[in-house]
Amino acid sequence: MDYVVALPAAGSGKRMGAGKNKLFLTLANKPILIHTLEVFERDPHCTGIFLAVKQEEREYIQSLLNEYIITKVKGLPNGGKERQHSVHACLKVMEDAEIVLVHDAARPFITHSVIRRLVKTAYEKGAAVAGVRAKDTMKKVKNGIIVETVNRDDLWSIQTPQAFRFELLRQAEEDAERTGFLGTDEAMLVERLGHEIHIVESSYENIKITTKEDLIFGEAIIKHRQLNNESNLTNLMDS
Ligand SMILES: Nc1ccn([C@@H]2O[C@H](COP(=O)(O)OP(=O)(O)OP(=O)(O)O)[C@@H](O)[C@H]2O)c(=O)n1
Ligand SMILES: C[C@](O)(CO)[C@H](O)COP(=O)(O)O
Repeated sequence: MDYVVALPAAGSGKRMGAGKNKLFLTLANKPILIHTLEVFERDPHCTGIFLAVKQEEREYIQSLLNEYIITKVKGLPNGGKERQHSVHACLKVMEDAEIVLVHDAARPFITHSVIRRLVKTAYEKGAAVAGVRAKDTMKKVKNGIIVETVNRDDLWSIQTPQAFRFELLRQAEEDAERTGFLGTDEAMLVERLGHEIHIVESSYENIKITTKEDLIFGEAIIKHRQLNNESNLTNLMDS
């Protein structure tokens, strides 16, 4: 099942404090942005990538796309002040597609298997988001005092990708823009329309690179995956 993807990449990485867009930092000697782009470049079901960028970073990003031979980028619109505006900019330049995925460029460890399940669910039900079950004990706190322990069984940490029928997301985005509503993910915009959104269980490895420690986790995930690949190859050769 085919899809197009909107990748917001126009953030400033304030919490990373690197003094530049965190997506240009490297993991295993490759820019984070390229790790993410390669997932979609290598997925035969992805028919187009729409990347929201900062005007002043466009030239550098274009040079990275050439260097790493990323061929599926069909639009490089200017991003906006907030993440939601950057996603909206992608939708505006997007060709009609049945299914659109929105994915943070800052989540380089997403897998084809999770993408596949999201796209299938969005085809069948209209809207699906990646998430993982909350692992910690969750409490509601006001003014530094615990007011309630929340039942963890009902709580999920929501990630991207988030997959939608194109028309549904466009309607939700337009409604949010018209009313000045700002959400931290696309699901919030679709929830406002009263549409059901399905959860696809993802992986704890699908982290968003946000603060400095995430670079350590990121390097560890890459090493772990490399070791796994090597042992899978050894198993294949042994069998
Ligand atoms: N105006 C914005 C803000 C964010 N993003 C993108 O949205 C994703 C998730 O945002 P976040 O992790 O918050 O990135 P930053 O905004 O860069 O980080 P910070 O909030 O720490 O400044 C990132 O891929 C980021 O580049 C964007 O395209 N446009
Ligand atoms: C969309 C998102 O990745 C879901 O977890 C997240 O809300 C975006 O994070 P931000 O830091 O609020 O931009």
